[in-house]
Amino acid sequence: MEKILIRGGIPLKGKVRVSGAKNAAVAIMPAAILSGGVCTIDNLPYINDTIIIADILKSMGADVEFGKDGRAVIDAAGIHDYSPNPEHVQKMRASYYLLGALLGRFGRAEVALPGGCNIGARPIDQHLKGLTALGAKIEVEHGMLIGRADKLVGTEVYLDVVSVGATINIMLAAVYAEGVTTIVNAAKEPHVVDLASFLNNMGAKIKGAGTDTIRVTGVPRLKGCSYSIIPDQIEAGTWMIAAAATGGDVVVENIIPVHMEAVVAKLLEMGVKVDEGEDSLRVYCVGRPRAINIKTLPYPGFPTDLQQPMTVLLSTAAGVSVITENIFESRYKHINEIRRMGASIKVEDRVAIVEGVDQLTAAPVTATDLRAGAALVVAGLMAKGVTEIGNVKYIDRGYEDMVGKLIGLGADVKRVKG
Ligand SMILES: CC(=O)N[C@H]1[C@@H](OP(=O)(O)OP(=O)(O)OC[C@H]2O[C@@H](n3ccc(=O)[nH]c3=O)[C@H](O)[C@@H]2O)O[C@H](CO)[C@@H](O)[C@@H]1O
Ligand SMILES: C=C(OP(=O)(O)O)C(=O)O
Repeated sequence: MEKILIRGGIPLKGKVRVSGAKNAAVAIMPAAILSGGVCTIDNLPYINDTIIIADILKSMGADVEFGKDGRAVIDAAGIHDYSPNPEHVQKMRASYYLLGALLGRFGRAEVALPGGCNIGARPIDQHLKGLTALGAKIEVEHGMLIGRADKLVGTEVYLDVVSVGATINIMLAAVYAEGVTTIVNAAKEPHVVDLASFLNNMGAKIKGAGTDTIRVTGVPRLKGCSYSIIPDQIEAGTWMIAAAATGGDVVVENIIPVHMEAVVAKLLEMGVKVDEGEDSLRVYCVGRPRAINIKTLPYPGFPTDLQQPMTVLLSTAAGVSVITENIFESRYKHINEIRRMGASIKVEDRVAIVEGVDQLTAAPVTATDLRAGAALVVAGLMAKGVTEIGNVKYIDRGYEDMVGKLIGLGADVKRVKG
């Protein structure tokens, strides 16, 4: 098992290019199953989650070329297997999109219940409610979701909770359903919009993505297309937070500034400076950031995926910050680790009260999930001494070349065999 070693205390300086969005990529790659032609997808991050999806699609009979250049060419014509290997499927959350896509195209799917970050119970009742409303029958047997649909017919689906995954899964199944599917109380995240754009490029008729009501009018077939996915809002936010946390000066390139509004607003509130370019943001810091309060919310609110690195930044801000994690009930596992580095944080249920200390000090710590891993990298960059981060497999799930990009910004960091 590899580890990341970081000697902290060096302000990050320079430019960093953000990769394509993981959470768009992991929806768009399975969506290619719905196409009758060849899909060429660019700006894909070459990370463990996308590599696993490419392998799953191949094992089901698709022809897939995917490499470090960020391009995948997917021809799903040859898919003959509706039952992807459970071992692969359980390695990630987004494998549940195979259910919607396979039901949409073939009316059959046998997909293991998903894995993904252990940050709460993460039920999938809203996915099942939506797919069932469209006409699918789904049973859970021995840890597998067994789905059948003789015919899918559009209907209105009201989501009881705003769910990215359920919104995407219902869209995937609805593109071939007869008539109109309306998703009410839909998620508005940039990756939901990106998936809708990809499907529309293939000939789907989806309106309203990015609002809370999405309408999908079923079509008889989808063609192949060429598509470039959006930059990763969460990776961008991680670099912005790391720049502020180290008192650095970083230009974060290849971003869509409107996706970053919540993060920019909170950094400005802390006294961090942010200059906006056309597709970049410069983040720099003069003096110690001030404590602030954060509440995570569905987009356009502050993203839960950045709560963990933001907690680390606030651990040395001047004053007391209050963080409320509204999306996932167990997304504070990183706090035990940063307490080992001297952070002073009390957690009561979904609220973390962070009393800013002068400085973190290095310690051996372990990533418990993907964004906990990113948070510990930020902590290591801030801390006095050499921080050793274990379980880097979580970071590899979602960040492309994290260590290379850090070195490019002047950090003293390396990966070593554990
Ligand atoms: C692969 C991917 O895109 N992952 C993202 C996706 O996860 P994911 O799609 O799992 O998150 P959801 O938006 O579905 O979850 C939001 C909330 O709804 C609850 N819920 C969800 C579905 C359901 O059927 N029933 C239910 O109760 C969840 O437990 C959670 O409390 O959105 C999250 C919220 O922005 C992000 O943190 C994850 O990075
Ligand atoms: C929670 C995340 O991933 P997943 O939903 O794939 O577990 C994440 O990207 O922060």
